[in-house]
Amino acid sequence: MVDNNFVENLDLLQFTMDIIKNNGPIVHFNLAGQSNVLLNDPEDLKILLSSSSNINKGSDYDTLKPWLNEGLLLSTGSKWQYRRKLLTNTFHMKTLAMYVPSLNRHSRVLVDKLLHASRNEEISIKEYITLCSLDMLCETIIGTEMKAQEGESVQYVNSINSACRSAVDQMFKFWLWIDVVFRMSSTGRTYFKSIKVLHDYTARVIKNKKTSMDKSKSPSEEKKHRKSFLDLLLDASRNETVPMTDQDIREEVDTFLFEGHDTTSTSMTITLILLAMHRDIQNKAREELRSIFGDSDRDATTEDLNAMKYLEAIIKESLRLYPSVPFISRELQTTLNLKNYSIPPKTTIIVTPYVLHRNEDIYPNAEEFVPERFLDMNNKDKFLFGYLPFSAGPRNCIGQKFAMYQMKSVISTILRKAKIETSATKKDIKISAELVIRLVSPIKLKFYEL
Ligand code: HEM
Repeated sequence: MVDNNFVENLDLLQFTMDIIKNNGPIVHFNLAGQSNVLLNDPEDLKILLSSSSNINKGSDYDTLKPWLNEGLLLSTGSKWQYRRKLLTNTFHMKTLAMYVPSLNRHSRVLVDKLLHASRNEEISIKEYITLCSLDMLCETIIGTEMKAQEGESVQYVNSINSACRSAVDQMFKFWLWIDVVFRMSSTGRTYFKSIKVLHDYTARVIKNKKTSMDKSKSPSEEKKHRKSFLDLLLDASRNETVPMTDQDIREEVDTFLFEGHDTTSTSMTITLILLAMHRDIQNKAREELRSIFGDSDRDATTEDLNAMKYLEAIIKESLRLYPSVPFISRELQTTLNLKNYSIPPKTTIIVTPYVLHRNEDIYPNAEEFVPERFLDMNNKDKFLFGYLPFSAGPRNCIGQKFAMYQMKSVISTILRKAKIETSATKKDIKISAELVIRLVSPIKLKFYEL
């Protein structure tokens, strides 16, 4: 009999790591009548993730369906293919460059908040970073000033937090897997109440956007404002033979806001913690920034962000040790022929980047924080399917370039203005697996103005 405490206290990442260590890189197990395979071999992962026929997500994602409906993360088949193409065209490099000034502005607000809050004591930074990330996303994705860092939009922020908590409850408490039980539970009721707030908000923004687009049709007027992802999506949809409905657009916007905010803020939080613990690496990153900006306080341009190679290596190494997305899964539609095994349809394949990224054959001294490994070009091929923070293949993360700009903007702005310290050490970093990974207990940092 599995009891509540066992489930709540189970360290899923360590548990998975131990199973793979003791049984090898392919492990089969049955759970609740479902056949599952843990896969941890880079060559086999290449076969799985490059497949264009096995792109369906596992049933663990079902929890998110009432919230994200059939947005890009959860859709499949021809719907996913069509949307992926449309959204890739909408979210390309030229668009991203347009967003840099807004990233700079929100990063500056964040540094001031961190310096102010940590004047007299070490502080936990996750909430500050999350609010900054939400402000950045809302402005760039939906073209709306959320002002979460200024204490506004409280209802939206609270709803996103409680929807995530309830989704995690359903995912990890097997008695809530029965839909009717979940719907009647208090966590289930909170979930549906929260996603109604989130849906109403997005629907309102889309309606207002459409009305203002209809009013200002002249190109000169359209050019005057910087276009958000939503503006571009509405433009693209108008040119399609069958334009997207408001519901279609809403599910994509909800998906981008959900996928974009917590993944990036978790990664930025952990990277800043690692930098506080490794002062030599922090100083080296600051030297790189000095070589780009000199003593100037000017904003970063897209070219500056592209030039931050050492900072990029730091972020990649932080995502190696602590990949924001703990599990990636696929439910097979066709037989998967791996190097030594054939896996039948209907099996769920589970990939754990956290475990894969600790393979000593690929990453010598895997537990150590060594950004330099990402500067060594000899490692490039080795890392391909052995490095999956953004997954890989046709269903990889569509937002990874945007995420990298966002993270570079925030971290470089902080490093240019402040020195970061902490009394915590590596052993204090304890992670649990939820929708994204979580620090089991917060790690406190202090920021000193330079
Ligand atoms: C550090 C930041 C991020 C990490 C680590 C990350 C990671 C991932 C991973 C692992 C997947 C694949 C999930 C799966 O197959 O189950 C994914 C998919 C996705 N991500 Fe990200 N992500 C990040 C930031 C973002 C941002 C900023 C956005 C958008 C603004 C975004 C939008 C998406 C979308 C829409 C998908 C679904 C793609 C598809 O199925 O075609 N992500 N992400």
